[in-house]
This record gives sequence, structure tokens and C-alpha cells, in this order.
Amino acid sequence: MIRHMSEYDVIVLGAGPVGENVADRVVRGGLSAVLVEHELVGGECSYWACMPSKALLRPAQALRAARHVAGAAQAVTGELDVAAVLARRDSFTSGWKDDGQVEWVRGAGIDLVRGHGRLSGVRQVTVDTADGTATVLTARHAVVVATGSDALIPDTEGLRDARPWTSREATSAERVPAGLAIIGGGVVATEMASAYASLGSTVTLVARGGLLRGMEPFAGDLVAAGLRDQGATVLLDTAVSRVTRTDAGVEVHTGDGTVITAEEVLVATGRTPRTTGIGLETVGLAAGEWLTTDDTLRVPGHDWLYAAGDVNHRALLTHQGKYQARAAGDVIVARATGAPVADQPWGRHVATADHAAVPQVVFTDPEVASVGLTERAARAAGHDIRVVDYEIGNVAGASVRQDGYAGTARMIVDERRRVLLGVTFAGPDVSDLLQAATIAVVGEVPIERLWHAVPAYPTVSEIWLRLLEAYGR
Ligand SMILES: Cc1cc2nc3c(=O)[nH]c(=O)nc-3n(C[C@H](O)[C@H](O)[C@H](O)COP(=O)(O)OP(=O)(O)OC[C@H]3O[C@@H](n4cnc5c(N)ncnc54)[C@H](O)[C@@H]3O)c2cc1C
Ligand SMILES: NC(=O)c1ccc[n+]([C@@H]2O[C@H](COP(=O)([O-])OP(=O)(O)OC[C@H]3O[C@@H](n4cnc5c(N)ncnc54)[C@H](O)[C@@H]3O)[C@@H](O)[C@H]2O)c1
Repeated sequence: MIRHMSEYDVIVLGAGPVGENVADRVVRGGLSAVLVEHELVGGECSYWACMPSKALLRPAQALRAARHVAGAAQAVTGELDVAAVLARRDSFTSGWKDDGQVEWVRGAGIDLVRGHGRLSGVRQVTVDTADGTATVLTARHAVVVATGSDALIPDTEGLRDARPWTSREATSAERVPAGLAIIGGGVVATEMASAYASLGSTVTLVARGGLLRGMEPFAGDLVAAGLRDQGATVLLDTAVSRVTRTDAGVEVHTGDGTVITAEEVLVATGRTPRTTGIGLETVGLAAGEWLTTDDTLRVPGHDWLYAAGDVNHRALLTHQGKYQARAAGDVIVARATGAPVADQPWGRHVATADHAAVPQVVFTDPEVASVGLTERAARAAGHDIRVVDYEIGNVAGASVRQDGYAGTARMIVDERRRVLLGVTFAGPDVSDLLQAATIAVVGEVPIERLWHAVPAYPTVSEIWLRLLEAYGR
């Protein structure tokens, strides 16, 4: 039954961090916008991803930091209070209630329709609600798909029947399993291995290759060593052949005949797009695929359809999705009002950084912070590069920060243009070094000018000076 029909300038399907930001930009630009959400306003990031995962990791990181500073270490006489860690995590997810975010949406002048949204034609979305009624929304200008992604569960024998944890269960668990087997070697696997090992679980991580494969190889090596220091077992280059649930928990069988027994198994093998059941076929697009866009986040061949955030597979990160949201929201307003469109590289209406400068932090211990190209990616792209490495522990600020500081920094210099193509830091507390690197890469700051960006003494940021000295003047 059709209950209601409404018209808006812009319809945004999915009220995760990306959808919220698209709608906000649209309204700020003077157009009307409606968000359609079938679960919690705030999306994966707020309730089952970024925030709860970081909340699970931070207390142990703070404890280890104190243990690595003589004087402070003597004051640490107890262990983590697991109940307090879980309670603090719950405060970040607001107990999995979205009242606060709904209030923000209302305050921002955005309408919200709750229910499952699906395209039902050009510039039209039908929202099926729990009471069996449907609301038909039409958009004067644009529909933005910001439905995000789900955990991918591979076709490994027995895995689905074993009722594995995905990132959702790992980030929202109310108790810590005695043993946790983790399949995967990426960001979710390494972060959750660190969190659960610190919380007292016996963790076995099984990676079919190395760890953090898209990053510089030293990052994965340092993270593997860190996880082992935290008591986790890390099995590299190991395939999982079969998983079974038993009365006692789970058994994970590897290709070489090893059987790992644990209470739970976490599958952390990447993501799959939420593009099934959203009516893409009604406008000639395939369901179940990532949505391809141009740099203004518009789907080619459909001048009214945009896709932002995880669902377009450009960069599966909250901050990068929100960056896309700002470009998409603003360009929709510009196109609707006839204002000039700045779609040249690095213009206001394009997400150029998705190709050249995606910053990412892996919140393991040590942390990994990277932006731009790795050595491998730069060579594959045909750049004439020089690779400059420096041990961060040799920097005065690092030695003061932590006894026995171990970490590595690498910058990739484009030798032709003498600018940075990429930077990676791996070491304790390196996350906040990243924005300087991002500015250097995005700003294409010449090496000669970087010498004038003097890092304060004695901060870990002096790594910049050491990298420049290692490169030479
Ligand atoms: C464990 C984990 C940790 C992470 N940590 C970080 C981190 O530290 N930093 C970082 O930058 N990124 C992190 N990420 C990635 C980050 O969570 C995503 O990049 C981000 O959530 C993507 O935002 P989005 O708005 O595109 O999608 P989502 O957050 O998935 O939001 C999509 C929304 O759309 C709704 N929706 C979907 N389909 C429909 C429909 N048909 N009708 C109505 N509503 C619908 C969903 O319910 C959801 O609310 C992490 C991911 C995981 C899994
Ligand atoms: N701190 C952060 O920024 C953060 C934290 C968590 C997640 N995320 C985002 O969430 C996304 C998902 O993370 P993820 O760790 O699930 O994905 P990922 O792509 O980082 O890693 C997937 C891992 O699973 C392995 N894998 C894939 N298929 C497999 C199979 N069939 N069998 C065994 N292993 C297999 C891969 O080799 C890889 O090691 C990432 O793209 C990341 O950007 C970000």
C-alpha cells in the first residue's frame, strides 16, 4: 500500500557517515534533502566499525605505552579492566541507539524516512517500512546511493555453517571469548587480533599471505612482531581449508593440516557492496556490484545518480567517503543551480585525492600510518622514484616518548618533480604524524621547500628532518 508520496531536491539512500554528509552539503547549498535509513542513523562506522573498534583498542595501547616508560612502568601494577573497557566502548556506540544522530539530522534541516529504500525508476526511491506500507520519494535533481558495504564471507568449506563472527560481532561483543581464531591479514584482522589479545583472548590469526599487503612490507612485519609480543599466534602464508563448529566452539583447519580450536572464529576477508535489493536493475544497472563513478561521484550514463562512500569502492574509509560526500553534495547543488562546476583535478567538485593521497591509519601496536603510493605501487605506475627509509627510534623525540622505541618511516620521492608520492610510518603513536605527510603529498610540496618546514625539537616529527637529511640536499 502506498502511504505517502513526497518530492525533494535530493534523495540520499543510506544514512551512514557518507550519506549524512552528502545531505548536509545539499541543505547547506540551499536544496532540500531526505535521508533514507533502514537500520541506525550513523551507519557502520558509528556502531560496528571505526568507533567501537578504536574504543576496544585504546585502553590497552595506553597501558602498553606506560609500561614502556621507566618510572611510569613501576606505577602500572594491575591488568586491563575488561568490563570497564567494554563499558567505555558502549558509551561510544550510545548503546547502539541513534537518538543523538537523529537529533543532528533534524537540526541540520534534513528529513529522515526510516525503512528499506530501493530505486523504483529514474529519480525515484520507494521506501518499504516495517508496517508494510511504502513511501514513494521523487528527486527533482539527484539520488545518491550511500548504502555502504557488508563483511564478505568467502566460500570456505563449512565457514558459513560455523556461524562466524564478522566485524559486527567483534566490535559489539559483550564478553571476550577464551579463544578467537581470525581469518584474514588485513586491517580488521590485525586490529581485532590486537584488541582481543589485549583483552585476554587466546588469538590465532591465519593469513593466506602476509599482513597488510597493500602497504609497505615493513609495516606488516612490524605489526606481526607486535601481535606476537601481545601473545597472539600469527600464521602467515597459510590457507584455511575448512571450518567446523563443535560443541566446544570452532575448529579451523589449515592447508598444512594444522587444526586451530577456539571459542569463536572471526572472518575478516574484505567487504561486499550493499547493492542487492536496492532496485538498481530498475534503471539498467547490475545488482550486487560496486557502483562505478566518475570523479564527481556520478554514475556514468545516469546524470541524476551518484554513489559515494564504501559502495563505490574508491577507498573504503570513513574520512575518504566523507570527502567524497562533500564533493558530491556540492556538485549536485552546482549542477542544480547552474553554478560553475569545478571538475578539474583538485577542483572543489571532484574527489581527486582518492587516486593520489588516501590517508589510512591501522590502530595496531605499533600503529601504521600511510598516505599515497607505496614503493611497489609507484614503480608499477612507472614513476622514477627514490625510496628513503629512516628508523624512527633514532629521533630524539621518539626515544623520550618510549624506551626502546622501534619503528620505520619511508618516503617515496618522485625524482623528476622532486615531490613526495607517498609516506609510511610504522611505530608507536605515529598516527598523528600522518596529516603532515598528507599535506606534503596533496600540496606537492617541493623537497626544497620541505626543508623550511622545521619540526619542533624534541618531537617525533623530527623524523621529517631525518628523512630529508637521508635524501640529501
Ligand atoms: C571493523 C571496522 C573498522 C573500521 N575502522 C575504520 C577506521 O578506523 N577509520 C576509517 O576511516 N574507516 C574505518 N572503517 C571503514 C568504515 O567503517 C567505512 O568506510 C564507513 O562506514 C563507510 O561509510 P558509508 O556511509 O559509505 O557506509 P555505512 O557506514 O555502511 O553506512 C551505510 C548506511 O546505509 C544504510 N543502508 C544500506 N542499504 C540501505 C537501504 N536499502 N535502505 C536504507 N538504508 C540502507 C545502512 O543501514 C547504513 O546505515 C572500518 C570498517 C570496519 C569493518
Ligand atoms: N583503521 C582503519 O582505517 C580501518 C580498520 C578496519 C577496516 N577498515 C576498512 O575496512 C575494509 C575491510 O577491512 P578488511 O580487513 O576486512 O579487508 P582488507 O581488504 O583490509 O583485508 C582482507 C584480508 O583478507 C584476506 N582474504 C581475502 N579473501 C580471502 C579468502 N578467501 N581466504 C582467506 N583470506 C582472504 C586478504 O588476503 C586480506 O589479508 C578495508 O578496506 C579498510 O579500509 C579500515
